[in-house]
Amino acid sequence: MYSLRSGRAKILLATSSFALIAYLIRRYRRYILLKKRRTLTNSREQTTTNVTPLTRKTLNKRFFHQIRILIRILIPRIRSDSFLILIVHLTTLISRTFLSIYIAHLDGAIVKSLVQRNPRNFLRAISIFVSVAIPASFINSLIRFAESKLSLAFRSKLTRHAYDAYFRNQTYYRVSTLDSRLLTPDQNLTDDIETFTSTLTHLFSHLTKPFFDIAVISWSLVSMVRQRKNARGLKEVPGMILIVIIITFMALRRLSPRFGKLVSEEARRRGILRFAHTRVIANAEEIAFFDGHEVEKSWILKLYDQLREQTNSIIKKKLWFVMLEQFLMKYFWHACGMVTIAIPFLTYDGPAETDDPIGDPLGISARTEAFTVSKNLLTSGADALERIISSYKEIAELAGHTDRVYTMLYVFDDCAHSNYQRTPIIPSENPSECSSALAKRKISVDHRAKGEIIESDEDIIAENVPIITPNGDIIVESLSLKITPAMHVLITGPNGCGKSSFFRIVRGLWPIYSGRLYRPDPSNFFLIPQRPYMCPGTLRDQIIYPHTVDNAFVDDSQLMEILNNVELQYIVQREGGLNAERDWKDILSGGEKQRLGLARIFYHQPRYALLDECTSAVSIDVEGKIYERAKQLGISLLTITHRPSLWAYHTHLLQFDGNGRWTFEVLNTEKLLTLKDEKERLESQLAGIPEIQKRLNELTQLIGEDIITTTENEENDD
Ligand SMILES: Nc1ncnc2c1ncn2[C@@H]1O[C@H](COP(=O)(O)OP(=O)(O)OP(=O)(O)O)[C@@H](O)[C@H]1O
Repeated sequence: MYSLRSGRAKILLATSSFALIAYLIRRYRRYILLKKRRTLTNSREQTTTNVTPLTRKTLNKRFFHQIRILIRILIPRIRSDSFLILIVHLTTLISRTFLSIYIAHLDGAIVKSLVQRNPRNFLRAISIFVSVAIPASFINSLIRFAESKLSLAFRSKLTRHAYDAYFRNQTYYRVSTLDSRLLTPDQNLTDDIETFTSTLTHLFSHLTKPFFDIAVISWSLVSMVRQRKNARGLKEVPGMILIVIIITFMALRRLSPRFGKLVSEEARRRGILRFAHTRVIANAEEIAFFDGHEVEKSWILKLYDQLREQTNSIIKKKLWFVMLEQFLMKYFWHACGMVTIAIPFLTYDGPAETDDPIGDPLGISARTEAFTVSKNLLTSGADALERIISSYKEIAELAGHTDRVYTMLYVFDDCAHSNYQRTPIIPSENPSECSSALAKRKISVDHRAKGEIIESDEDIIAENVPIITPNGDIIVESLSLKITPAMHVLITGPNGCGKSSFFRIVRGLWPIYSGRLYRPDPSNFFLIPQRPYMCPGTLRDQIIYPHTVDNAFVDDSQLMEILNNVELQYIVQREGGLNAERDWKDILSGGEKQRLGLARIFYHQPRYALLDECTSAVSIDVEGKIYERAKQLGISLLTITHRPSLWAYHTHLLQFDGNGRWTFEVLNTEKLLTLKDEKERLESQLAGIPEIQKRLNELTQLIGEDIITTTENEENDD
């Protein structure tokens, strides 16, 4: 029996050891895998963003600097509404502290009356307790109300400030096109601001009240202790309490995970996931045509997994940290608190307190009352302290949110002042893989653009202006030309040679790195792209964009005439008038959208219309009518097109050759058309040569002659 038992025990031991080893090996492999993945993610992060990550070291200095700047935005003046709400909130928090102390004393009085078996005192204390409960409940509710109001006031202030910065100096364009520090500005502007303000206000009430509580409770406890003149060991109590608090704080601080960095990373991953969803919605039709849902789904799931991994890691880290917090601040403190209360009771060596109406010679009721009051006060004090210490975690989280909001405002400001940071894209070794064969030379885009933009009366004059992409690829080394309002310029060249980039430079969207550009005020330009933007709103809003009904300067009959110019008057009847609101992006065809886009130049009548392949889906007869009408109105046309049908409407030709060279000359349409005809004829003849050669080979074989000999003979004959 014994040997059987020992045999079983051995098997059990071996099995459990084996299971333990297997488990440990699995954990270790998982750890190595996670570590590898994390290193990969970190290196990827370093290449996608230049914003310094939050570290434990930089937390304090950096956090205080950032929060100071943000608070100045939240509370700009003493007389601002947010400051007023803050004062109301503070008042409610202070009132709540005093009420807590009063209730602790009331609790003591109730217990005392019970020990004394005094029904009159008991009833009196209970009725006071119930009547105090009404204002106490109101104040509790008011605290939450004031906190929400404060959070909303802060959010509104910060949102307005951020929108001002975002919509100033085309920052919304620069942030996403010329700079790569903010991956998801939409999330920064919505979620991040909301989370930051709510965390900040929550932390404010979470911290302010405990500080008051501790101050007032300590004062109450000290005055209670002072009454017990005959108790020994009381002098050591404050020191003991302080040591306990310091030990707890140090332990928690040392063992706390980096919550700030963790939540900041979580928010970043959430933003990327949301961005992926937005992309699917925006390109739903193309994805559906390609049946590309599997690729999109796996991409989105991959992003979701990255977010889940981060959230999971935070949850796991919180498990151990909260356990430690609970142990130290619930149980360890409770024990220390009981020791503190016990000291004056156990060391009391004065006469028995006989102030008792029922003649208790030992003063038990008075001692019970004192015990209840001090226990209540100590519990409230411990709660307050627990809240302060545990808010270390929340402060770290707040630091993460603060960093995101601050970085957003910082990057907005930088972009508004033309300071960009962009992760350089390393060109491929294989030239065929290059996005553009023209991008042979690169410049560093981090340095300031030194070119000058000078406002002219009406001409566009470029003097040695290079065309450089936001990645720093030099498309054209130096461009010099003069365009006057009397000219109509046709712009041609192969794909990616810099035609649209020329418009971006002229309109001031891309910086000029050297040279000089004279051009009239930007209001003299109006760009119509290949896919015109359809804004939300009515049909009228589409035509007058970016004006609104309030500053529109034409009446309905003029608007109808504009629609007539682009052959779109039927849309008014079809959709139910100029004030019909539709999702114009979806209900109009490609050609209709282009014509509606072109209607805008007849409304605004700019000096220069920048037309970027904007008639590619418009029929040739309507296109001709639109061009004729625009020229009649004195609008100078700068057209990018591959359509020869448009040549006739232009006077000059700007041609990029795709290798960084360009020519600007008077356009002789007739000569160009003749040359084009000849080119096409030669091309079609050349296209036939392989067929002729093939037939010749067949004939040679049929006749049995040697093709090389024949060719050589032919050459000799010549
Ligand atoms: N936002 C951007 N960031 C970086 N590079 C860009 C950006 N926009 C365009 N480029 C690059 O600049 C080069 C010129 O682009 P551009 O749009 O001017 O070409 P294009 O001549 O108008 O071509 P297409 O006829 O195909 O419209 C291309 O190589 C393109 O990849």
